[in-house]
Amino acid sequence: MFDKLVIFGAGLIGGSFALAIKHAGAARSVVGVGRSPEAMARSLELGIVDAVADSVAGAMRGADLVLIAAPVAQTGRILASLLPFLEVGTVLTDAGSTKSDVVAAARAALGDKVGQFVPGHPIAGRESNGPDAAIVDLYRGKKVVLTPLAENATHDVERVAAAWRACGAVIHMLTPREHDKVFAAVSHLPHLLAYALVDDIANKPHAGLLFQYAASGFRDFTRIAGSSPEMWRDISLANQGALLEELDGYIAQLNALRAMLAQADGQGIEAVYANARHAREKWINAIELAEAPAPDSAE
Ligand SMILES: NC(=O)C1=CN([C@@H]2O[C@H](COP(=O)(O)OP(=O)(O)OC[C@H]3O[C@@H](n4cnc5c(N)ncnc54)[C@H](O)[C@@H]3O)[C@@H](O)[C@H]2O)C=CC1
Ligand SMILES: O=C(O)C(=O)Cc1ccc(O)cc1
Repeated sequence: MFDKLVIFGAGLIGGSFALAIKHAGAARSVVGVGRSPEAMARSLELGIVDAVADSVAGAMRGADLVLIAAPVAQTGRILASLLPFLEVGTVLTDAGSTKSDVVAAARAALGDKVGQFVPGHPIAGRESNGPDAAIVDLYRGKKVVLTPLAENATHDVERVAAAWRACGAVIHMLTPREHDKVFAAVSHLPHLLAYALVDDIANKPHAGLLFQYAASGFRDFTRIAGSSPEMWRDISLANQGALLEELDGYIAQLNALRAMLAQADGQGIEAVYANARHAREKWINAIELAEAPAPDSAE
């Protein structure tokens, strides 16, 4: 499918994409471009990339598909660095968790070549990062949201979609604005809350005692606070407006619950908890289980 795939940022997301594409036999060679020489050496050692580029010019020569999988604030500078070497037939895409900022950065960096950039976001990941966290089946049965631009050629959007399908993913389409509103609510806010709770506890004078007795509920609730602080700083700032709106809504919910607690309003508290449990069960049955990964046909 692709002769040469280039990955800027071969960590968890870029590395898993490279492994899955290779596993599907969909790329002849994968070349990595990175910020950290150690991470690049490691991704070569792990067989994620076949070669580490010694220049952006060399990486871009004859590239069919370029995936940018670095923290979202890096997108503009990466696109600006590759623009002088961008060939007509190369399709660019990204894996960033936010889309309006990425699209704005792409327009600013690429100008009239922005049509070659098809924005994307795999809805799959984990709290560990770096090349050692990359796994071949990260995207199997998972969604990838594409937020195509009016300037994109249909066949370029289809090439990006086909690459993700080769990794086992299911393609969805949203506008960048819709995307950022949705993920502010169900991804960016939960990460902010998890970081806030662990930070709050860590700063208490008796933190040691608290952590000693924290059990699996605390572990589940805070798993995502083990994620990369740089990546989540960038996401929080990139989606500032939508995230502030969701945060305000959540603060209002907390205040309502606080008032019920202060008034010992057991009925009110139970109604909130019961509604939440019901909604969560419905979500798991209707969406999570219905989209359970299909068996790997290549195995
Ligand atoms: N971690 C997750 O669960 C998910 C992350 N994403 C998005 O994917 C992107 C990558 O995230 P991860 O793979 O988790 O991070 P990661 O930390 O595992 O990998 C990012 C890699 O990018 C490299 N990098 C940083 N700046 C660079 C630059 N200017 N040029 C080239 N390489 C550069 C880093 O050295 C690192 O190896 C982020 O934009 C994130 O928002 C999307 C879906 C899920
Ligand atoms: O660790 C988890 O469960 C995640 O929530 C992974 C994740 C992180 C960022 C994304 O943009 C999409 C998925």
